[in-house]
Amino acid sequence: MLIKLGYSMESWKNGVKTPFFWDTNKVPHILLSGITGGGKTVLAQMIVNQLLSEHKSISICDFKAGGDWDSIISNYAEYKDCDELLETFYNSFLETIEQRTKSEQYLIFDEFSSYALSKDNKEFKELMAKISHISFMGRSFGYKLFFISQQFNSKVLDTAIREQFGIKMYMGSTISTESATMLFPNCEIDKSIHLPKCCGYISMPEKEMDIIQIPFLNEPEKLKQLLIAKGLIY
Ligand SMILES: Nc1ncnc2c1ncn2[C@@H]1O[C@H](COP(=O)(O)OP(=O)(O)OP(=O)(O)O)[C@@H](O)[C@H]1O
Repeated sequence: MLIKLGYSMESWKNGVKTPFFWDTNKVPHILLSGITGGGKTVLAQMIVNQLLSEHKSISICDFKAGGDWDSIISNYAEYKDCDELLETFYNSFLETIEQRTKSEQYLIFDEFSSYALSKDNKEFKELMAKISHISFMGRSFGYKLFFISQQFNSKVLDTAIREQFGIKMYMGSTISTESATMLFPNCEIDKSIHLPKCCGYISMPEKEMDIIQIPFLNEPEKLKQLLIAKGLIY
């Protein structure tokens, strides 16, 4: 499926509006990071809106239980209940592998880093084994991961797993050196450039890192209502 993520900021300025697409068949996994208030949730909801329009099978985990994702679909869990939903998603993945079939399934996980860091050593290793398994083999079996967090440092996702996430985004202007190194290694970010609201950085396979601009919504709170309405007929 082709999902519109936003537009090249440069092209928008020039009135051409070149879109960035997430081609989920080619790039199964995506990381969305950024500062508080940078627009991660609004962008993630725009993405989920497109998935719901196409009746894709999705599961949503929201570790912070902030009310951004509840009441939309039944495959939803928050805080500690994320364990069970993740387990269900993983078991379905294992079954698909066993049957050597393909099934298009999306796991949207908000505040993944806080969730991972809430685990003790043993649980953390088990969690990483599952995430690693899905991230490496998900492409062949249709399983896609869309992880959202303010930060993805090396403690949370090691380099090998992070590299499986073909699209990496950072919403907001102020990016720490650590985040820049983790998400955009080998790219120079000029931190003296202040990005306007609704903008951020994006890296995609075989493309230079670029600046992305998300459409500004006059009433962003209505987007969740739209998701709830679409979720009802899901
Ligand atoms: N594209 C947009 N159009 C209109 N308003 C936006 C947009 N993006 C962000 N905003 C505004 O900024 C606020 C913060 O955005 P959002 O909740 O998406 O940030 P966030 O990165 O998820 O923050 P946090 O990490 O604190 O959850 C929103 O409530 C909304 O009012």
